[in-house]
Amino acid sequence: MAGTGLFAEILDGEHVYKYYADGEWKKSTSGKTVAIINPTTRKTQYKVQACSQEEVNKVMDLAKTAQKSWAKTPLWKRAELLHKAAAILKEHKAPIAECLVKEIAKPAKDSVTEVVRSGDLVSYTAEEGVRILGEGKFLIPLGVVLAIPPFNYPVNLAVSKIAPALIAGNSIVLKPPTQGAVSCLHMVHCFHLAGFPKGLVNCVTGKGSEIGDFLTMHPGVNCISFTGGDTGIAISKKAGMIPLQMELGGKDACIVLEDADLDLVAANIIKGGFSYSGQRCTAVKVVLVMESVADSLVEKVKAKVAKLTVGPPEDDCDITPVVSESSANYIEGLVKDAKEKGATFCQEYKREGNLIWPLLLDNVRPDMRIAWEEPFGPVLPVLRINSVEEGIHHCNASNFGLQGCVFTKDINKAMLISDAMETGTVQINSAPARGPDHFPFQGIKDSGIGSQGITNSINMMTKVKTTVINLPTPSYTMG
Ligand SMILES: NC(=O)c1ccc[n+]([C@@H]2O[C@H](COP(=O)([O-])OP(=O)(O)OC[C@H]3O[C@@H](n4cnc5c(N)ncnc54)[C@H](O)[C@@H]3O)[C@@H](O)[C@H]2O)c1
Repeated sequence: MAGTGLFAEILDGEHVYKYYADGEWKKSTSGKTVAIINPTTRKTQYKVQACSQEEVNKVMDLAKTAQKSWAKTPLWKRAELLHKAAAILKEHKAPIAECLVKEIAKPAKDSVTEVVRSGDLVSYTAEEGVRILGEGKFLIPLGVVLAIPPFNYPVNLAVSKIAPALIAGNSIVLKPPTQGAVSCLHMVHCFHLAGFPKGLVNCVTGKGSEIGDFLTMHPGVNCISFTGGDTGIAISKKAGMIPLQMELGGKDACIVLEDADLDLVAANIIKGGFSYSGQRCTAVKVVLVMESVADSLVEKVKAKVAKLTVGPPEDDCDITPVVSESSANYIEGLVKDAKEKGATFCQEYKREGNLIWPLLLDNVRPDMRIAWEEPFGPVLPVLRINSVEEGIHHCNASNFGLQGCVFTKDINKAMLISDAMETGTVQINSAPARGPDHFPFQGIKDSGIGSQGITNSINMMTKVKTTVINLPTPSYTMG
């Protein structure tokens, strides 16, 4: 169970969790806590420390000192500790998954998968790091990496920043999302148990809106790796002269041509649009289908939507409550706007608390907000198009450019459409997806800066350093 056994040390009283700095679990001197609301019960499930700015300053100093000696730690030793952390993480998947269920209402099975996949990612990063950093290039670490993951994959998107930073010789200050903070604290404890040096891995908690700017503008930070929504755009404008890795929102389009295998498309729309209730950056967020096959596709998707189970994450339902009341209200606003402007509702709109029943909206037009905005919920708009160009135009008119997908049996057409789509990745005949973890993953426009993926993150968190010995007499010259 969360906060018990090996994890008892991270608790401060019932359901109140400590923060982690200098290799120790601590209570904030602010005396304040931040409540974490269970999206299903809408009651306070846990509390975390509201760290003060002085505490953040201290953490930055400690992280800087610890990083200096970590950079001199042999690569094999860094990898060994990461493998150890990965094993502990996987061994203790159950209590961490339990936190994911309670904090972000992720279905129970998917929660376990997130933790296991995270352990695998840490090991993979250790392996890849030994290869990349062992090539003999003059690569040095950046220093202190500030890692800020979003609520929807708090553990996975934290380790996808922590592991590359550590293998490359950096230290870490993690600022977890509020919903997902306790899952992250349990994950950090696995790194603690693995025996990383004091001050190397730190986790400060508090409201993003309160300590966020202080952290991202802190002079002690040498790199920011952020995943989330528009907050990332604001951060990139405020941050100083440091490398930024920004993985932000998306409005992934699914373009369906006349010759597509409609059963395959329908299955991918369901998986891509509705898994984790649509709360995935790479969820299918708009379907652009050729008018001649639209009726048939909508019928097939409708039939599959009817089979989705709706309920609590503990029961492993397909559709679970969205993360917060404000998120549910936002989704409802998009639905109402579409209703007023004449979209066809394939199901009746239904909501109880944060739980929203899956909804397919047909005949959506470009004047509706849902055609452009990211609902981050189980509501999917269908726009009927009369030409491929119209589909590409809609995709490219978006301010987002994360991923997209195209369904057709004509590979030549698919490649041309992929080339024309202004997105970081295009999937042909499959829904968008971040994984596998070694794949490069990037968004353009408002969807991001830089590229993630194990290799890309390691490279991004290092820098080339050149030292030139100038001899009194030239030995040889290259240019
Ligand atoms: N491209 C990707 O890889 C990817 C992956 C997952 C989610 N996302 C996106 O994330 C969004 C959903 O996640 P979210 O609601 O957690 O996003 P969010 O932007 O609201 O929050 C992300 C993180 O930023 C923190 N934060 C808030 N204010 C801050 C500030 N002023 N300074 C520093 N940090 C601050 C939050 O506490 C959280 O940890 C969606 O838009 C989704 O598309 C993108």
